[in-house]
Amino acid sequence: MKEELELYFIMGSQNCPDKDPEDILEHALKAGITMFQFREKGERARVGEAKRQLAERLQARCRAHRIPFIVNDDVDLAIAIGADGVHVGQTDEAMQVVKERCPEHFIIGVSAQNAEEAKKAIRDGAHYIGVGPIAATRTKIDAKFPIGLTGLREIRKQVGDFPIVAIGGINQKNAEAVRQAGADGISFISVLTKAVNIRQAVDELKMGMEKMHR
Ligand SMILES: Cc1ncc(COP(=O)(O)OP(=O)(O)O)c(N)n1
Ligand SMILES: Cc1nc(C(=O)O)sc1CCOP(=O)(O)O
Ligand SMILES: [Mg+2]
Repeated sequence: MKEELELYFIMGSQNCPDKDPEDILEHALKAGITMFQFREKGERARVGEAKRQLAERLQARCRAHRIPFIVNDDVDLAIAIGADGVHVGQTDEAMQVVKERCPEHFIIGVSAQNAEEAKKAIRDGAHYIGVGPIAATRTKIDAKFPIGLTGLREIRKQVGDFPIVAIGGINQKNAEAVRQAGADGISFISVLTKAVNIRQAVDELKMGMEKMHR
């Protein structure tokens, strides 16, 4: 699980209104992302059949590169298209229901902003926790106040060796510090959807992750 979390790219069409999401994902996959989350959500997001069709196109790209395809929030969609997993937050579908409904092999990710939420997610059977926001972000309008590296370190201390991916305001400048503070992986949206050169951006993020000697 930890290897898959290393470079975890998240995207929906609302994150790249002037670009083709399939094209961005293909570049990101070729550059070496290790996991992908389909997060089609917000004002300009696709819904219904258009959302499902986009999900299936992006899923096919991930399959071709043997990269896990995770669906954000929408457990029905994840099950319907045979995704590799789902990611749910504190106010999304309850973990007990998610566990009951999803196939055994599903990867289940849960968001946590503090050690209590993290420990509960682990007790409930999460496979990884998404910890954040680490820094300020403009990508998620309802993001909470950043927990910083201090918040991340505290959660790491409390959850032992459990897989953590950090999220929120992560970029080439802070990736190394985030890794040092205890994240097994980093997840990111705008650093790739807004990148002029996706390969270069992924290379730089990867370098930050590899510098680490914990
Ligand atoms: C890897 C990862 N971590 C956290 C989140 C945030 O989930 P949530 O709090 O449910 O917010 P939304 O993304 O649904 O707006 C995530 N998506 N992925
Ligand atoms: C989807 C999401 N979840 C967050 C959380 O804190 O739970 S922050 C966030 C947005 C991450 O986008 P960017 O990499 O552009 O900052
Ligand atoms: Mg959610």
